[in-house]
Amino acid sequence: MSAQGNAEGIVIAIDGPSGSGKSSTARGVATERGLRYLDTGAMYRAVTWWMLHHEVDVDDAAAVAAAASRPVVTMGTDPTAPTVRVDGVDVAREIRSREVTASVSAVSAVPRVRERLVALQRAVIAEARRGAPGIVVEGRDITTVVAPDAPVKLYLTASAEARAQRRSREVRTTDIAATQADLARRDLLDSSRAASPLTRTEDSLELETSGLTLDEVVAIVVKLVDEAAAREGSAAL
Ligand SMILES: Nc1ncnc2c1ncn2[C@@H]1O[C@H](COP(=O)(O)OP(=O)(O)OP(=O)(O)O)[C@@H](O)[C@H]1O
Ligand SMILES: Nc1ccn([C@H]2C[C@H](O)[C@@H](COP(=O)(O)O)O2)c(=O)n1
Repeated sequence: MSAQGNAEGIVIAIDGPSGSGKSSTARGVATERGLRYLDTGAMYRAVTWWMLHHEVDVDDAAAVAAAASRPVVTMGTDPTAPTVRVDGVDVAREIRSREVTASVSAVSAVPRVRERLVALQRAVIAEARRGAPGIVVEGRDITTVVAPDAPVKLYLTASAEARAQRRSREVRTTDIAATQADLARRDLLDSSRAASPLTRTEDSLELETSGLTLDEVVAIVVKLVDEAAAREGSAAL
């Protein structure tokens, strides 16, 4: 129980383009402040993996919609060891494959998929707010659709070059141009789709991180979280 009695946990909503640092920042902040962590991109990847695994044509929106209620996605929200399971199978590694990455934008553009996952994300958030000081949630529609009333709403960005450099380092490729092209392709699809496109709301704080280290970004966000928690009377951090 917090010093504020029955106060609910805080929600920190983070959106931004691919490779802007959402996952690393969200995990770092959640770890520092004892919050839960939810990677919603991993959920769309998990459903995409399931569709591919069950030979659903991911370019056929009607076929994806018809199968959308079948995969059972379960997320573990410990920021030091997050997990993602589909139908009880740990797919943490599989969802990062080239094949899943190439198809995830098509699957996540299907409204039926989004309805299901947004409902699940809200349930995870509600649970975290009851049982913990709160949760950091990151994705593409967290500030706009999933948790528009969150007291901390951030839009993380970095230049296309910085994002490509970072992602190339992560996946150990020297073909930075190809990485940049892949990020640009996904950003275009994710921000131009009809259903919940990636957009920055007016009340989100934009944090341009190209010239900042990850530790510096985490420190900035932790400060914002502490200020919001004090303002909101949220459960003690
Ligand atoms: N401020 C930073 N400075 C340097 N590297 C960073 C910074 N933030 C993140 N990174 C690195 O950039 C890479 C991409 O970061 P991350 O996966 O967190 O981005 P993301 O926005 O969640 O990407 P995606 O949307 O594709 O999942 C990782 O290797 C991460 O360690
Ligand atoms: N809230 C979300 C989160 C993710 N997506 C889609 C769009 C992304 O290209 C894909 C994978 O996300 P990533 O692992 O790169 O963060 O999932 C979405 O539509 N909404």
